[in-house]
Amino acid sequence: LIIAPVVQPPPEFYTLASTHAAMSAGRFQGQGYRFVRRWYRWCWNATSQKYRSIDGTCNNVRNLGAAFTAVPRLLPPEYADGVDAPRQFGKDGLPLPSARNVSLHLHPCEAEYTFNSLMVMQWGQWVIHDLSAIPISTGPNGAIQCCGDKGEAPPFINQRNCFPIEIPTDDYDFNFRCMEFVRSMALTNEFGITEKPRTQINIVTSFIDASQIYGSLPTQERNLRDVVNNTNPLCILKTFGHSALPQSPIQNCVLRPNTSDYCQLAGDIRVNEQPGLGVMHTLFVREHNRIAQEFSRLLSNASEERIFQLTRKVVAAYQQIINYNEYLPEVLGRDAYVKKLASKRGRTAYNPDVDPSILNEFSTAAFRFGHSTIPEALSFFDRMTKLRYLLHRPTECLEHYDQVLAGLIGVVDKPYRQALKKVDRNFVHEVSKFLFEAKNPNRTGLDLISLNIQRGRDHGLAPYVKYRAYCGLSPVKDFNDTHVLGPHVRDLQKVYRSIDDIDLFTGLLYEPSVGLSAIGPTLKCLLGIQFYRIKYGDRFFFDTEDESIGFNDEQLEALRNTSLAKIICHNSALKEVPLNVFRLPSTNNPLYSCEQLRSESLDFTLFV
Ligand code: HEM
Ligand SMILES: [Ca+2]
Repeated sequence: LIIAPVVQPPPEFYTLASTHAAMSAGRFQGQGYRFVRRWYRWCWNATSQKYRSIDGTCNNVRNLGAAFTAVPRLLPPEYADGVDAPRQFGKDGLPLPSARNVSLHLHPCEAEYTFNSLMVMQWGQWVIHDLSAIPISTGPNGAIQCCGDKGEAPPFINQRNCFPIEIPTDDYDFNFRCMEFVRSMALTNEFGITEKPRTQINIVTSFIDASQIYGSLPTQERNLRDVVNNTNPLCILKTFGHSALPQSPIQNCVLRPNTSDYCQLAGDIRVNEQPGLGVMHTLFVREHNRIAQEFSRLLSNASEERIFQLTRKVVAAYQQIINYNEYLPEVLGRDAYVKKLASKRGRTAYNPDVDPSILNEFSTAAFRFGHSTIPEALSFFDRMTKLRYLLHRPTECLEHYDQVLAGLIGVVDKPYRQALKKVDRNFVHEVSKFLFEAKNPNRTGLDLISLNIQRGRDHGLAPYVKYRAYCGLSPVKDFNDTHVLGPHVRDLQKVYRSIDDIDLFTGLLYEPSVGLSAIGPTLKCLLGIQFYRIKYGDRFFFDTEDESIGFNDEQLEALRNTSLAKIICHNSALKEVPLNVFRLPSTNNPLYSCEQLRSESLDFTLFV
């Protein structure tokens, strides 16, 4: 696409100039990179596209939902100065409680469990990495440091890039008073001046299009494909020793220097964060290569490119089918709305007026609900290992692929079989005290809950009560309103001075679950809106009415017959799995032999 001169087009025409810099290291840390708002031309060639573009451009004719675009909002931001400074004052004009205070006093770790498997947690993280990655600011030398060298709060904080978290003096979990927090990168104009109001950027495609497998930039996709003579990309994705993820040229992910650990390469740079996530990446790279080989056999005269795109289309369809038909019903419940949102029959009518972009509220608060389901440990057949020892240690995934996979779906002996934690205000200490502890020189960790709350304030997200109102739900009366905010509502008063100050993330997790769902009503409303938008606003949704870019009826039926259980059987050494891998095995969800499930494989001849 050609970048047109920036004039003053209406905001929905805006899209960003893409860059590679922000992808290069760590948590999207480039070298003083700036995102400048530019205006892409209207997408004239949309109707001639047969396959999705890698960066999501031209899916929507205004390029909404493409990678490197501005993150829109449901409600206007509430920055302290109206345009840029983080939300940091309460209704009474006094400072809000520190994010760490909220975490420490309002998010304990009293776990209750469900009958779901850990796969619900894992799929959540897997799918969000398809949808959203919001980069943080960088300085001329790369990473920015906001706290002093000894973990002390600096005397002056420049809030353009920094918003460190104050650790209260009575907080004995940390022996320092300042938790690192760099603000999310802001869109700037051509002169480097931050746009007002401050706007964040999503560097991956908003669609469920398997961008965490194939990348969100053409250069990324090229690096992930096997090549002949350094030039011709094949239909196969690169692997290490046939079935593991390839090695990344950048080896900065490892927390355990001087070991055999190596950083894995995938379409999303967060792949090395924990072994369960690495296992999902490995699973789908194996599935891609399995399907590509079948297509190559059947279509011996077809080009490598055609086979690659056909395979990518099938793998992306799998992501949508599993997400809408298997995962979402477990989280949202099985009511009429969720049944309609699922795509078990019929076709989806694309609506170009639906904006498929990932919403700020969704990625910065709502979909982080999954952090409450993170377990204390992962199981490896005959042992449990605490999460703090598994973060950023990719070899755990490489060497224990089948074990970790079996643990995620509960196909391990009883003592090691784990149920999913309930979605509620509780979090394990592994993420609220010990997050990435080994990366920190004085071996003290971060607190993911504080980061989530601070991130919401960084982005100027309006407080919880406004979203409750947006969703048309009854208002919260006061700090005794157990009906709206559950049995622990009174605790909120220990930290917040007004119900109008409650941060969105915290409010969503205090609401008791509704009906058959695992979550509260405002959270359900926000997730429902987002998953509606990325279904009806995706021109390439797998069961689109437009057969020229989708599938015919026979192909659709075959695709819908697939399940995550079958994909696991095809690509692992597991012998038995339950049909619904999002629930623990039980008499209602008995084990089936993988041999049998493999025999129900996709009929590839339908696609050629
Ligand atoms: C062991 C598992 C996980 C770890 C260690 C982890 C860690 C993190 C970290 C460190 C961040 C960045 C926080 C910030 O500075 O703002 C983050 C972002 C996020 N996480 Fe997780 N996470 C995990 C699992 C999950 C799960 C299960 C979900 C949802 C079901 C989830 C949803 C999100 C979302 C939506 C974001 C924001 C992404 C963006 O737009 O940039 N995470 N996570
Ligand atoms: Ca995507």
